[in-house]
Amino acid sequence: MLLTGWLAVRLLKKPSVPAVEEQAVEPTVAEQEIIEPASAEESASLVEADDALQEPPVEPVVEESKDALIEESAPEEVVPPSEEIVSSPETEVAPVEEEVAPAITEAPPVEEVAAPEPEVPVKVSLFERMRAGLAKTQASLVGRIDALLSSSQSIDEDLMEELEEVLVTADFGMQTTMGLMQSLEERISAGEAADPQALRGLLKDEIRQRLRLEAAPLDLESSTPYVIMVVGVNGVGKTTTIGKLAHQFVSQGKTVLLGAGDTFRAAAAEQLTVWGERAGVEVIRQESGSDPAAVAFDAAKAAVARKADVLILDTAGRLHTKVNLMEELKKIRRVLDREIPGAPHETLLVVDATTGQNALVQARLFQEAVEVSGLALTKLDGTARGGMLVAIGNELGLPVRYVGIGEGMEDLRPFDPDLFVEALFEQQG
Ligand SMILES: Nc1nc2c(ncn2[C@@H]2O[C@H](COP(=O)(O)OP(=O)(O)OP(=O)(O)O)[C@@H](O)[C@H]2O)c(=O)[nH]1
Repeated sequence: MLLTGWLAVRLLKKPSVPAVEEQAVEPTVAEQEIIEPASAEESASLVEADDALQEPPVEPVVEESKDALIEESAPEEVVPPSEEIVSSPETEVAPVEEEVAPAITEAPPVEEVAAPEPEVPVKVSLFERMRAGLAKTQASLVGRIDALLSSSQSIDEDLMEELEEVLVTADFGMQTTMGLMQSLEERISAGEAADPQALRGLLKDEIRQRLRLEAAPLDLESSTPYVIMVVGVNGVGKTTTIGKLAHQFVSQGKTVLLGAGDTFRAAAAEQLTVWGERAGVEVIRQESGSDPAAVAFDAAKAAVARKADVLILDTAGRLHTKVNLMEELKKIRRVLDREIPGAPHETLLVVDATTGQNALVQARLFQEAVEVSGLALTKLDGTARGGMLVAIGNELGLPVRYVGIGEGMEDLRPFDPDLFVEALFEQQG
């Protein structure tokens, strides 16, 4: 048995992710005020009618344990300190204030709107684009694997342990690494790898197989309008992803509408509008602070009236820290479903690949709060830990719909496992 002590020790040391407790929340006065007429009377009254259907309220709880969990694993990028950090003594002694105060783990809101850089159209093949986006992961993962295999004389315990370590440090995660190692061992035992070099092909094949299970493109034709609700923590690239998606769908000849459902942060709707203009699509928005469910209602009505093919709805990004905002998201879903039966057809969770395993933790929390149906993994170009792409879909059982490999309009790609693996394992010339 090649999978030995090292892995067993790593497994024992693996930090457990606390289960998220089922918690409900009593709508605060502030929340109820937000729900009141936002702009159009019709939308507000219909949205209010929805509130009446909600379950009886119970005590609100701020989920500090989750926040602590999220903060434990810091992203590679340095986030400036926020004045709204949960550990501030004021926050702890004044939970009521905290209820209406914004958020906890994100960087301070940036009010000025950074207009996207105009993109110089350069014809680059998909493969080249993907390869460039994966350069860091390739160097750290495949570069190390190649060095390891070429310096090994035979397939032995040491080699397998080192291989395992490379996978873990590239953020494949313990569960996925263990699965990969087990499959490799079975194939070695079956005589499929005579020497260390042959392991490269086997590993590539195993990764590809796992990624194929995770790939499932959106079926936009399954409904008109097809509604995509986009969720995720602030700063992960939600707005950028929505802009890129809009651009992509428009270039496929689709009519697209955007809904500015992040009414919490003043600049969010502005930022979305900039992307909307850039992609040439209309943005449905209301004033800052209005009820996001009312925006969802307006956007759904507009999408039906304009016979749009796709409606993409942005949402606020603090859902993992605030139970009331999770409730808000559920309410948006109900409103969408009432206006367009079956909507949202996709609840797309955007996660930032540079946050490594923290992205996995975030995804689990969102998954427990709302019915996430797919993932968009951004900033793969900014990390050497691209193995988490394999881990996240594998461990969550969620399909990876899109990968972000840069800041340009074209740098969000529908996830193609074959292209991904080929680009990753491309031999350096
Ligand atoms: N390198 C790289 N940067 C990206 C990618 N996707 C998004 N970004 C950048 O990430 C930053 C944050 O993106 P936003 O779209 O503003 O993030 P958000 O989640 O909408 O954040 P809020 O607007 O604060 O809610 C921006 O500077 C984007 O250009 C990607 O795939 N690669």
